[in-house]
Amino acid sequence: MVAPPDNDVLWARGLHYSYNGSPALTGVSVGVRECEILAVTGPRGAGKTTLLKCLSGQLLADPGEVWFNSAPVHTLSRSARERLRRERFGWIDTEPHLVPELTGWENAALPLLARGIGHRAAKRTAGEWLERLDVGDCARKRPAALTQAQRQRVAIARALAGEPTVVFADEPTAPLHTADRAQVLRTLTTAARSHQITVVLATLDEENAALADRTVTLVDGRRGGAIPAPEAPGGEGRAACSVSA
Ligand SMILES: Nc1ncnc2c1ncn2[C@@H]1O[C@H](COP(=O)(O)OP(=O)(O)OP(=O)(O)O)[C@@H](O)[C@H]1O
Repeated sequence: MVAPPDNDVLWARGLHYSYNGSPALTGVSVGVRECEILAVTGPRGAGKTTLLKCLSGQLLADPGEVWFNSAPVHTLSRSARERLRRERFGWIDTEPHLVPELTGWENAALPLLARGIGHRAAKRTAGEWLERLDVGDCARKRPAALTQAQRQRVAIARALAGEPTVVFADEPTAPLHTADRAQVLRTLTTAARSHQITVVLATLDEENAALADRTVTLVDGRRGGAIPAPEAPGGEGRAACSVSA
């Protein structure tokens, strides 16, 4: 096995994945650098979600290799992959999928509580993340009392609260009104940059991709070209990250 480059936090080679014999990925290779925001674009059905699931260890490519911090993920047992996801990765889905019976802070604290962090510390950390994401006033409210944009911000707080190494965001702003989209995504990227969290963002939206450092395009389960994204307005960018690619 050839080891991945040192500055790639995630590295995948030759990923193939099929659903019941229908290919979704056919030989995708990609490196994700430490602290970067990588956009994965491509038309509907191109394989974006499947790629994120393979990179995050939810799906096992067959064949294909995924490495995290220079250690192989594809050879780990199911329980070791689950632990990796719980401890080092965050996931933001297209829909917020909050637990309806829990308040905003309880939802945001779930990854911390799952890791055995004490109730008081988990509540404090979750509350800080809700404040950072401009939904501090949602801490005591249940999801039914929140707008969709507020719910998605709580879901983003949940993904970031455990300060994961990598957050995977699968079209996180798709269900939001146009006015909320850029704002929610900018909040996510700003928070990730300030905490040195790498983001892999699947998106159909070119405006979203413009907030990334780099874009890779999938077409029919294969890589298209890779282009550097233009510098985001407002001073965001690689300079904000302590580790260079
Ligand atoms: N659970 C599944 N069962 C069967 N086929 C699937 C499943 N999930 C995805 N596919 C198929 O695999 C291919 C890639 O799907 P995937 O969701 O990864 O693409 P995508 O680029 O994320 O699409 P979208 O932008 O619509 O979310 C598509 O042809 C899709 O229909």
